[in-house]
Amino acid sequence: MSGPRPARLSMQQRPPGRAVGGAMGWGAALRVLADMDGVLADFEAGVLRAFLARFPGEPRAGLAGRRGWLPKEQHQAKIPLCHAKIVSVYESPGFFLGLDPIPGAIEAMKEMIQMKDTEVFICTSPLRKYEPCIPEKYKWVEKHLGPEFVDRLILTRDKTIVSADLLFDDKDTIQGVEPNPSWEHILFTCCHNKHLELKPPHRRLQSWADDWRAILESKRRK
Ligand SMILES: Cc1cn([C@H]2C[C@H](OP(=O)(O)O)[C@@H](CO)O2)c(=O)[nH]c1=O
Ligand SMILES: [Mg+2]
Repeated sequence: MSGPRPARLSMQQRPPGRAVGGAMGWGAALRVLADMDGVLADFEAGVLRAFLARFPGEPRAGLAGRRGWLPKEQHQAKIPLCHAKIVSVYESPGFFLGLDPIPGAIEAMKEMIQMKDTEVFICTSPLRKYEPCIPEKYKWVEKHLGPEFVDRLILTRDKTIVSADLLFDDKDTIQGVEPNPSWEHILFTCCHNKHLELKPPHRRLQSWADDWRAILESKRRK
């Protein structure tokens, strides 16, 4: 995140029906965005698994050796002809729906949505080739998290225009039309970003076993 965080709407400015009171008084609820691929759904393991099943014996970069967000770039750097095959894997029907949940993600989301004065949304970018990606993302959320979260699914190619306090996302650089997004980006550790050294004040969540609750609390105090 660069620059100061713009103020969110005060309770008085908010439309009726969004009021939160209770222990926090008439402050705004904490709004949390959780990215989907790499945070809730295991995209990287899914790519590798489907690639091996479809192209057995084909050379590829294993998860331990991954660097950089785009698997197609990494694998392509090693094996020039790999690119189209990787893309064909994640554009295939069933790929997004078949992804395994990241360990602890479902439990964390179900706990978070029950937290007092907390609004939780899933914020995910669809592929440019949006079918079957988009319907499968909805189905994945319904299957693993239930209908309550289907109502909380935001699909956008530009996450910078979504207003929130926190965004847990595995992509190291999130850019869009808004130069100063309202959220603090918490980098969710994934095989492709684990080697990056974050400079303060940038923060990481190592996994869902890490202290995500403390990160939420740290924002409430601000
Ligand atoms: C192409 C590609 C997509 N994705 C994910 C990110 C987006 O979902 P999300 O915003 O939920 O992380 C989605 C569309 O690009 O697929 C990767 O994680 N790695 C990739 O290399
Ligand atoms: Mg992601």
